[in-house]
Amino acid sequence: MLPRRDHIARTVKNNWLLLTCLEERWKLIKLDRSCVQMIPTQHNLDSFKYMCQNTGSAENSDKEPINMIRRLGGLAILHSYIMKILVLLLCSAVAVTCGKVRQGRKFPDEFVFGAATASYQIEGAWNEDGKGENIWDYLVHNNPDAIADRSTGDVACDSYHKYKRDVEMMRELGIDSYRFSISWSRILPTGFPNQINEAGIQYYNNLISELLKYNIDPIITLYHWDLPQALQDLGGWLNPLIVDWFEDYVHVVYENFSDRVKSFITINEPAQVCYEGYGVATKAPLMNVSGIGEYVCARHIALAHAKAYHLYNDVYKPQYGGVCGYTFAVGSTAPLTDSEEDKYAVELMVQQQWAIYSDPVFSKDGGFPKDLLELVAEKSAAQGFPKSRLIDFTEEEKAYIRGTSDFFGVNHYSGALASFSLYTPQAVPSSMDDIGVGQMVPDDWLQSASAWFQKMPDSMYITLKLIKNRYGDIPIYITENGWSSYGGIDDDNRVDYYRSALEGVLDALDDGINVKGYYAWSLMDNFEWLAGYTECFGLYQVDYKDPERTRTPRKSAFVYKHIIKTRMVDPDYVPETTVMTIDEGH
Ligand SMILES: C[C@H]1O[C@@H](Oc2ccc([N+](=O)[O-])cc2)[C@H](O)[C@@H](O)[C@H]1O
Repeated sequence: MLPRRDHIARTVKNNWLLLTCLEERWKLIKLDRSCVQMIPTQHNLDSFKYMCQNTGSAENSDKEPINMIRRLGGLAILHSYIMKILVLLLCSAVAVTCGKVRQGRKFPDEFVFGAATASYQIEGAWNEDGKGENIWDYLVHNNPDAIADRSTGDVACDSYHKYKRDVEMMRELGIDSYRFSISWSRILPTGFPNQINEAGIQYYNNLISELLKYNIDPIITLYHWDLPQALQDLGGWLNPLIVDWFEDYVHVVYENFSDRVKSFITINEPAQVCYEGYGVATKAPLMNVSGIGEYVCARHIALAHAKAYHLYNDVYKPQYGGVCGYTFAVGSTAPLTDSEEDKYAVELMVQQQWAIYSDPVFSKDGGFPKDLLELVAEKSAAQGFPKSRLIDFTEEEKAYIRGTSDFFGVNHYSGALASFSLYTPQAVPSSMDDIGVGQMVPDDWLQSASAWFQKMPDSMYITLKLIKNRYGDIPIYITENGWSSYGGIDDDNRVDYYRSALEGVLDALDDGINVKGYYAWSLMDNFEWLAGYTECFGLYQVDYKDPERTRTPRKSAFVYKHIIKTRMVDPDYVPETTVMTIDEGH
């Protein structure tokens, strides 16, 4: 018999190690998998339980730790001081052993370490050398109050001129790969290929050459939110023709760069494009067509992605090799309580937040998530819409979209606890109203500089597990992960965040989850969308007051470099210098 559930609360209060030993099925997994990787607290219990219930491997085959835990559980219940001491000694021995195992864990040789940026956030040169206007240029110039500090990306980090320094920073860090995005309107000023801006093509050629010169593998994001304004004037992602416009654009990119670039990501975070751009209006083009716009966009973006994938797969892959994938923002949603309702609330939240975009590509049957389809259809009918606001793909479209990604790209930052009981009235119609779920974040999750971002314990591991549980054994790249601060060089919270996240990746690797690489967000501070320059995500600090945009490495840069070099996460490593150098071979 396993220890009773009511031991959890008592032992949490008394001793986390004892709790680890006493916990039920999922806790056995923790011990077996990586000893005491996931240290339980009262606030993350629900996440742990959720993980357990989703693993399907809760009945651990390793009898030894189970027996040990049962014995310890029994001893604790006796409340004998002697027994307690024995238990503590035993558990300490386990912890020491486990500690050794943890510290000894290494990332595989082929695991890719990188850093990521995006064109509008770093390039600047917004109207130089023939670049056309995009929706972020338009937004910051026409609606300055929408940006927290009324700033713009007109100059940003000036990477258009300072890309050699950027590559030098990558060499200092020792990263294997750099993820950057192409500015659509820099190479196609009108959005269409009737006019190709050779200066724009040259800029990316220069950057790619500089990367390759130092054996840094380029990975191109084809679309990171900076749609040409001329296409937005025609409806942007709400116009079904965007599927062809996108294909025409990526054709130019593939044609110019795929001889040297072997990895492409079609779209960065479709949810942020659709839900935030056309639903709740928190990203350009700030169009609030809640409950309708995001669903229209969701159809078009899946088809556009699939078309871009097919073009690469059919024409360029046979010639050059390489891979083409799709990146999603995935938060680690866990149930507020253990109830079946809250577990279902999590599933609906997952469907609304990211599976609506990823299921069409990665699920067995393709198409939008079934529950969401039903809920939107019911709500639409009740609201007097003659048809559902979310129309599933035809069978032909489903087949066209399904399987169109060589990997699952995940941008992960944080998470929340979900419940129907937390639902608060939303706009009607809206996708949040459609699912009727709300979420909360416990007070003791560390708050970052970004309102939306708190440090959820073990969120990286939970997220990777969510993806594996949903889609099976697919290759996963963590295409963004990082912490936001208000600035400063001694960024201890960022250091802690990176270490925890990368420990989570090691946990996932131990579990057999197929994680292939990790890209820190971000190489340097940059223009953080509506937050302007008020939030800093960089391994390098950028001095925006300095016309040179001097970049200075933060403590986290030294720690990340050490992780890459040793391929291990050493919690005790303290950088001895503040001067960055380039190691031999970089
Ligand atoms: C900081 C980076 O955020 C990325 O986008 C998001 C936005 C929101 C969430 N979320 O979980 O709520 C995750 C990722 C974006 O791709 C990048 O450009 C940065 O801004």
